Amino acid sequence: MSQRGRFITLEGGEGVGKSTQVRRLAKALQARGIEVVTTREPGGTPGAEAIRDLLMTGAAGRWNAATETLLFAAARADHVARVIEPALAAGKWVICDRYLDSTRAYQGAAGGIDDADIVTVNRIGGAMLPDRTLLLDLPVEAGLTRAGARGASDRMGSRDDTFYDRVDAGFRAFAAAEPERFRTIDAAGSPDEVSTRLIAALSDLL
Ligand SMILES: Nc1ncnc2c1ncn2[C@@H]1O[C@H](COP(=O)(O)OP(=O)(O)OP(=O)(O)O)[C@@H](O)[C@H]1O
Ligand SMILES: Cc1cn([C@H]2C[C@H](O)[C@@H](COP(=O)(O)O)O2)c(=O)[nH]c1=O
Repeated sequence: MSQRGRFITLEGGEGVGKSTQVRRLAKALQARGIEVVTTREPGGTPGAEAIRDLLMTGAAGRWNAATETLLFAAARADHVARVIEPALAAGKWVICDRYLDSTRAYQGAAGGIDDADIVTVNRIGGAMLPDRTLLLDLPVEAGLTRAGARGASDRMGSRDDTFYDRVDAGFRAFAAAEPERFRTIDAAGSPDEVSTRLIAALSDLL
C-alpha cells in the first residue's frame, strides 16, 4: 500500500497570488517525483463547482454569512469525499487553493459566524485539517490592487475594505494559534521569489 499523501493548502486574502503559486508549487513538487493533484475551493467537483456559481454570482446580499458557511461546507464535503481524500489515500499530494481557513476568515472573523460552529459543521462534512497551510501575506491594499488589475471582481470579491481587513486579521490569528500547521509566507516580490519561500516552508515534509 502506498504511503498517504500530504495535504497542502494555500490561504490568504484577495489577489495575494495563491492560484499563481498553486501552479508553480505543483510543478516544483512534480520535478521532485511527487504525484500532485491541484484543486480549489469553492469547487473541485461538478457539484462543488455548481455551489461555487451560487456563491460567486448575484447581488452582495444574496446570501448571509450563515448561509454562505453552509454552502461552503456543503461544497467542501463533496470535494473532500470525491477528490481530496481519494487522492491522499492513493499517496498523492493535494495542493488546494483555499480551504477551511477561508471559511473561518471570511464567514467567521469577517462575517461574524462563531469559529467553533464553523469547525463543527465542516467536521460533519468530513473535512480534515491540512498537513501544512501556507498563508500568503501581503498588505490588503496590495492584494486588492493585484486582483483589480487581473479583471472584474465577483460577488465574494466585492466587499468593502474593512471586511478584507477583518479577513486578514483572522488569518493572522489562526497562524499564530497553530504554528505547527501554518507557515506565513511573504507574498511580496516576484513570483519566483515567493515560490522559493513556499518550497522552503515545505522542506520538513519533503
Ligand atoms: N508575485 C507576484 N507579483 C506580482 N503580481 C503577481 C504575483 N503573483 C501573482 N500576481 C498577479 O496578481 C494577480 C492575482 O494573482 P492570483 O490570481 O494568483 O491571486 P489569488 O490569491 O489566487 O487571487 P484571488 O484570491 O482573488 O483568487 C494575477 O494577475 C497574477 O498574475
Ligand atoms: C473557500 C472559501 C472562499 N471564500 C471566498 C474567498 C474569495 O473571495 C472567493 C473565492 O474566490 P477565488 O478567486 O477562488 O479565491 O470566495 C469564502 O468566503 N469562504 C470560503 O470558505
